[in-house]
Amino acid sequence: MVAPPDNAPPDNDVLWARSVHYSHSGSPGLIGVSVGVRQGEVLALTGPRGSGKTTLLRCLSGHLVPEQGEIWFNSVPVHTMGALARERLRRDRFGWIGPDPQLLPELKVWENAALPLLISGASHRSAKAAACEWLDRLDIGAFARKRPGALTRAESQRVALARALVKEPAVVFADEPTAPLHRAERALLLRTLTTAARSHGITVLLATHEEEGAAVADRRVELLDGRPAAAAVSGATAVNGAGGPSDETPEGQAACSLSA
Ligand SMILES: Nc1ncnc2c1ncn2[C@@H]1O[C@H](COP(=O)(O)OP(=O)(O)OP(=O)(O)O)[C@@H](O)[C@H]1O
Repeated sequence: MVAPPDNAPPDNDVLWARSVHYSHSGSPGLIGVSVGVRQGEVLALTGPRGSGKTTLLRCLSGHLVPEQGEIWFNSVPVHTMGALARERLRRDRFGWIGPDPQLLPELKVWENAALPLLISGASHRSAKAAACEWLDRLDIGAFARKRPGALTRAESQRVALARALVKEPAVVFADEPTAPLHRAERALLLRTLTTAARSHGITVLLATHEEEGAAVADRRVELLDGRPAAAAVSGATAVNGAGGPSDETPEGQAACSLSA
């Protein structure tokens, strides 16, 4: 049997990044960040505003190409992919929800939720069925035929969540999805997101600067000024056994750690 190369990512990390550097027009956004995420894990990326959470999500999801470092998805290198291949990867395997629902006002709620399927060429009937199923699961099925203008902010954000989940992606990237919501709504959206993801084996990367966001995660990693601040396993909620995700990378680092 041929041994894997020393620099190969661990088999059981759905996403794996090593020594990622990214700068925005010369000002550093990420400075040598490494992270591994297990399949089905809910990982919170925490840190104050401007610490690099969004930049890391955008690198991991293939929106941005790191200037240095590696990004792997299911053992496939993302950092060497061309723009079209990254776009296809995002469309086919990833979902995204940000702080703003960004619903199209002229479409009905179910059409907004079904958009990723419709764009991928799914039939109208199957896209509608899948979208309505997700809207029902997220307790907003009653709004399916309404326009986004008739919805509250919290309801709109649930539609955005349905849109992120409708293709049952491998990974959902959630960038401060509760930012526009009140406290009770925030807790509900986070619970909805994590319950839906766990029941479908979907990995979630949740960028948040709120403690309640980090509390629903299996594990959190913290950024500060674009660098890793700390890594922590949150209590007893680790999904992959008592110690949580803990495989060793070839360098002997814990695969779940965030390190420079
Ligand atoms: N498009 C951009 N152009 C220039 N600088 C940027 C850009 N996007 C982010 N930055 C800078 O990069 C750093 C990291 O920003 P990033 O948005 O990734 O942090 P964040 O932790 O997600 O913050 P927030 O919680 O405010 O979204 C910050 O200093 C920010 O000002």
